[in-house]
Order: sequence, then structure tokens, then C-alpha cells
Amino acid sequence: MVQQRETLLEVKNLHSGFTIDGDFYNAVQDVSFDIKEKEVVCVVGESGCGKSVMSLSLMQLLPKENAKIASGEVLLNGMDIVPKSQAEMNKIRGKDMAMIFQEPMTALNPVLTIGFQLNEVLYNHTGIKKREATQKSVELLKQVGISRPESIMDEYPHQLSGGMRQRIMIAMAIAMEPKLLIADEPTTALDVTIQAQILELLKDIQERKNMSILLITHDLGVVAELADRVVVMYAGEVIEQSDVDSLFYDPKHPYTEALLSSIPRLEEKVETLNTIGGVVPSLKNMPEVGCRFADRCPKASDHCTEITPKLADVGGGHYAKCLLYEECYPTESEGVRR
Ligand SMILES: Nc1ncnc2c1ncn2[C@@H]1O[C@H](COP(=O)(O)OP(=O)(O)OP(=O)(O)O)[C@@H](O)[C@H]1O
Repeated sequence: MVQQRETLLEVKNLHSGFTIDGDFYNAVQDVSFDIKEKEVVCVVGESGCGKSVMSLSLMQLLPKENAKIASGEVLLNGMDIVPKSQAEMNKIRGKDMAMIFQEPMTALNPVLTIGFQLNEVLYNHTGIKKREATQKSVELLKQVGISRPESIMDEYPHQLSGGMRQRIMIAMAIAMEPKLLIADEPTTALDVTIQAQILELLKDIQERKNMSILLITHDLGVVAELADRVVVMYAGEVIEQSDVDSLFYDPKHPYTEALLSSIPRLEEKVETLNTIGGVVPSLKNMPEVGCRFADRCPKASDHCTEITPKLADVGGGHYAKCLLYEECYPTESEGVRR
């Protein structure tokens, strides 16, 4: 019998975005998905599709000056964290959910030693004393595959390679054993062999610690390697969602098909990469009605700019948002507008 996993994170109708020239624009539009315990969910999509804004919204780390969550719920173990204050979020971040970023140098403080920064995470969440914190930090560095942890404790971020810095970030993220790790393009800034090592480390830690991971990436090779389920985003919206095999072998949305066909295959002699023509619309230029991919879609019909599809189950828990499928037509009461 397949054991039902509990839902760890549930995102419901999330809208978030930016105020630009006095007007508010959603960069994340009505996004809903969930993550079960011990599950790896990958979020994919081209640059500018809202992946980072979505993940920063979950952590409540959007820039305060011009960005906010406009509506929606983010349920962590059933509790909505959207209304939480920053002080409350400071307790939740690190302990219940943690995040690693593309460029660890921006997240690490350049003038503090690695040991100081690691110990700080432990002090923030526990009443631990210095000697014990230092022991724990050294242990964490070992867990992330750092071979001379005692001496690294006294070094500064700039003395380390990009791969080492990302390992430090992972050590900081797992220090309090959070159940959810959000990783936003964690390997993009690294060279290829190091990328593979960091992904291997994430996978290993996820299994050892029984964590769930939300992995943001535009690299479908990474998705194939790590994901249990995949959420495809386009222009701020979820346009497809399914388990990883179903997505790779039977993609439903023309955007996902296009993304998949842009991966070069070893057996094919590729002269040029098959890229998707056109660009993701900017926030100010989002179509108000219809499918946001319509102007780039090879399968678009007139309907596609007139009727807004809804995300619907098009078979066996595979969700798509495309008028190629009967299920995605809005009902009369849902209308054609967003
Ligand atoms: N600080 C900001 N102010 C205004 N608009 C922003 C800001 N940051 C992002 N955006 C816009 O929000 C939209 C979503 O951007 P986001 O960074 O989430 O995309 P992404 O899918 O994560 O792309 P990438 O892979 O390049 O990080 C884009 O249209 C982007 O231009």
C-alpha cells in the first residue's frame, strides 16, 4: 500500500508583485500548489516568469520598499504565515523553513567569519552556549562535505570558492533541521562539476533529514534528476503541474513542450538550440484576457486571446491551463475575465 504523505506547505491563490510608477502589478498571479513531506517539488520556467518572486513571497523576503503579497494563503503545517509579522517570521525562518540563493556571497556577511555566522544561526533559535555552538557548527560543516571544518570556521567568505560558499549556505540552512528548504537556482553561479556535487549534496541531505525541498530552476536536467513533482510557471502563473515522469513523457501545455524541446539531446546533432521565439511579457504588458502564452504559442487559435483558460486536471492529477483541453474552459459563471 502506498503511504499517504502529509502536506507540509500549501500555497493557495497567491498574488504578489510590485508597485511601479504608482500602480501595483502582480508578478505572481493566482498561484496554488502544495508540497508533501519528504517531497522535492521543482518550479521551472524561463527568466522573468515569477519563480523568484514566488519563493521570496513564501519566505516573506520580498523587498519592503516596493513589493508585497497582495492576497492568498501560505499554509505551513496548516498555519497561514502570510499575516505573520517580521518578528514572527524571524522565528519561523531557519527553524521551520530555510532558503538558499543563487549567489551565496550576497547572503553571507563578508566581514564576519564562517564560524561566527554559523554560530549566529544557532544562537538565534536556541539558548546554546558558545562552546556547544562551535561544536555543532563544525559538525554541520562536516555534514555538508567540508573537509577541514575547524580551520574554515576562522575564514571569511571571500577566502572560499563558490562551491564551498554554497556548502556553507546549505549548512546554515539545515542548522535547525527545518522541514522545508527553498533553493532558488542554487547551482546557477557554479561551474558544471561543482553544480553536480551541490545537487548531489542537496539530494543526500534531503534523504538523510527527511526534508522537503522546493527547488527553483530553469535547468530541466536538474528537474529530471531531483524532482518528484514539477510546477511550470509562465508569466507569473502556474500553467502545468504534474509528477516528473508524466511531465517529461507526456507534457500537456505547449509551453512545457517548447521548454522540453529546447533541451539538447546527446544523440542528436544539434546545429542550433531550439529556443522559444519571443519573450515573457513584462509586468506592465500582461494580457488581461486570454492565455498569456498565446502570442508565442505554435498551437494558438483565436480563442486563446479571448478566453482565459483555468488550471484543471486533464487526467490523473496532471494539471494544465490551456484551451487544447476541454476541462480548462471556464464555466459560464467563471466568465472569460481574470
Ligand atoms: N524589484 C523588482 N521591481 C520590479 N519588478 C520586478 C522586480 N523584481 C522582479 N520583477 C519583475 O517580476 C517578474 C518576475 O521576476 P522573477 O525574478 O520572479 O522571475 P524568475 O522567473 O525568478 O526569473 P530568473 O530566473 O531570471 O530569476 C519579472 O517581470 C520581473 O521583471
